[in-house]
Amino acid sequence: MAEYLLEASGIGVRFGDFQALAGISLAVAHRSIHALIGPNGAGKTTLFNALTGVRPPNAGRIVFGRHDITRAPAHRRVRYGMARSFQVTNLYPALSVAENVRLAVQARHEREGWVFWRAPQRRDIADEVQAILERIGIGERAGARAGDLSHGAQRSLEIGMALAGRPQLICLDEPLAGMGIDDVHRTKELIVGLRDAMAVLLIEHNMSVVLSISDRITVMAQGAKIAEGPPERVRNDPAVRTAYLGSAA
Ligand SMILES: Nc1ncnc2c1ncn2[C@@H]1O[C@H](COP(=O)(O)OP(=O)(O)OP(=O)(O)O)[C@@H](O)[C@H]1O
Repeated sequence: MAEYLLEASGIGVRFGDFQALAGISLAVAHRSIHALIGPNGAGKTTLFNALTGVRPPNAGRIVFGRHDITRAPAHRRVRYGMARSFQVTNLYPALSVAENVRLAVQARHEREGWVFWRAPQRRDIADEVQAILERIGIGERAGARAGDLSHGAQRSLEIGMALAGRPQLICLDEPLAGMGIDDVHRTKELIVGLRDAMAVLLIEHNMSVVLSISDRITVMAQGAKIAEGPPERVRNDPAVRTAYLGSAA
């Protein structure tokens, strides 16, 4: 098995005359938590969009597992094992929590191709849905309308829907944004637990959580990578301090 699950090299993205990403490279190891941090406007979301196929890059190459996915549409990346949970909620609010997860589980079965002699039984799907709900800590809310869940529980449900695709890599865009302290703690534990089965790439502004859970951190500023390494190295990097102080000023 190659050391890295995802390898992006020389990624460039332009918006007209504006160079939002200037040849950035990123490698995410299997079963690791890799955080992408940087001041507002650094290009984190733009890089996420390039990696997940929302907006393919103008330059560079992205390899995921054995596949060159640089120009692959988003749905093919999903089939290869990449999942993304969006900053904007992406749920069916009028459906129940369990129904939301069931739709995501069924979508995976459809992608895998249903064949009649191994078509999943209703029971199998129900068991899988329940297992996901328990993993994300909202098993007791299975029958509730998704729209009635707290903000934190909705974010967990989004992660659950991404898990239904059985990804090898899950990309989380600010999973802790807008959460209270209890939800932050629960979601942090959930993310740490994901590493048993997959790699996690996350954009997150909550620095104490990022420093405590990440195996590796990539720091971006103005479309470029300014530092990278384990938390203790990044924390003490002078360029990182300058970038954050500069943006605060
Ligand atoms: N569609 C677009 N058209 C033009 N410029 C864009 C577009 N999307 C992003 N940008 C610009 O690209 C730069 C990087 O934006 P991006 O959203 O990737 O930053 P970010 O690091 O995710 O910031 P934040 O932490 O605030 O979410 C910004 O200067 C932004 O204004």
